[in-house]
Amino acid sequence: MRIEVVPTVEEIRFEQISNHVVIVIDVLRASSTIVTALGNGFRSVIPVETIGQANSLRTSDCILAGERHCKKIPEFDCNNSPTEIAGLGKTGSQLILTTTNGTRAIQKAERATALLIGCFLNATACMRHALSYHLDITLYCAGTRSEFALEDGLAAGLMIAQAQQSLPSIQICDLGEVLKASYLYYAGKLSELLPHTTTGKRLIQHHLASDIRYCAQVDQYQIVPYIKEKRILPHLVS
Ligand SMILES: O=C(O)[C@H](CS(=O)(=O)O)OP(=O)(O)O
Repeated sequence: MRIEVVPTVEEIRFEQISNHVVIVIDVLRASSTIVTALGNGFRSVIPVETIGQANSLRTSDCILAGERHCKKIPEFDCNNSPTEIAGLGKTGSQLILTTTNGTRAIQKAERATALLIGCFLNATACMRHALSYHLDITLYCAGTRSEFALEDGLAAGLMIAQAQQSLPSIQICDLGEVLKASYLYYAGKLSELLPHTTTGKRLIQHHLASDIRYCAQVDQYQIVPYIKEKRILPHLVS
């Protein structure tokens, strides 16, 4: 078994999706929002690329969430904000979500054998579940606006460290080795580091520092979101 890391949304190749478990990592903030929604009672999340698609799916028991360049979409119920979603208390509802990078990565990887959603909040559960497929794993970092995002790379590094603990023989690509070393260097300092990343700085400009603090927490959830027929559903790892 082997783990490869894809650093941005554009760079994934077909052979990194086909017959692979793909974990989409978008720490700030799409992955963290999805994990939080499913961990707080939403029954599913539907990721869509456009605002029009989201509006066309609106029903009485759903919430529309999303952003463009960090800002809430005017007619939507809330931003792509895990802290806002956690506060809604919408048990049983469906979340329709469109974001700048994360939902695009999910669409691009939909042909994976298994497509999971990961971030710091569910890193251990996510890697444990990925390993259970006994397939090669692609850690697909969504990045930010076509660039690599450090927070996504560090979450990938954490997952690689955990995979090597469970399965020392697992092979890791060179980028993965660098990210694991970076994670081990920054472990315990994530909440200080994340506000200084490119996306972190942008979110602070939009007064969203509370989302950054929230997304820097490790292993708050045992939920692993997975895609089935274009919906994201929760798998609980025990
Ligand atoms: O608002 C977010 O969380 C980001 C915006 S940005 O384009 O990365 O600045 O979107 P996401 O799709 O969650 O990365």
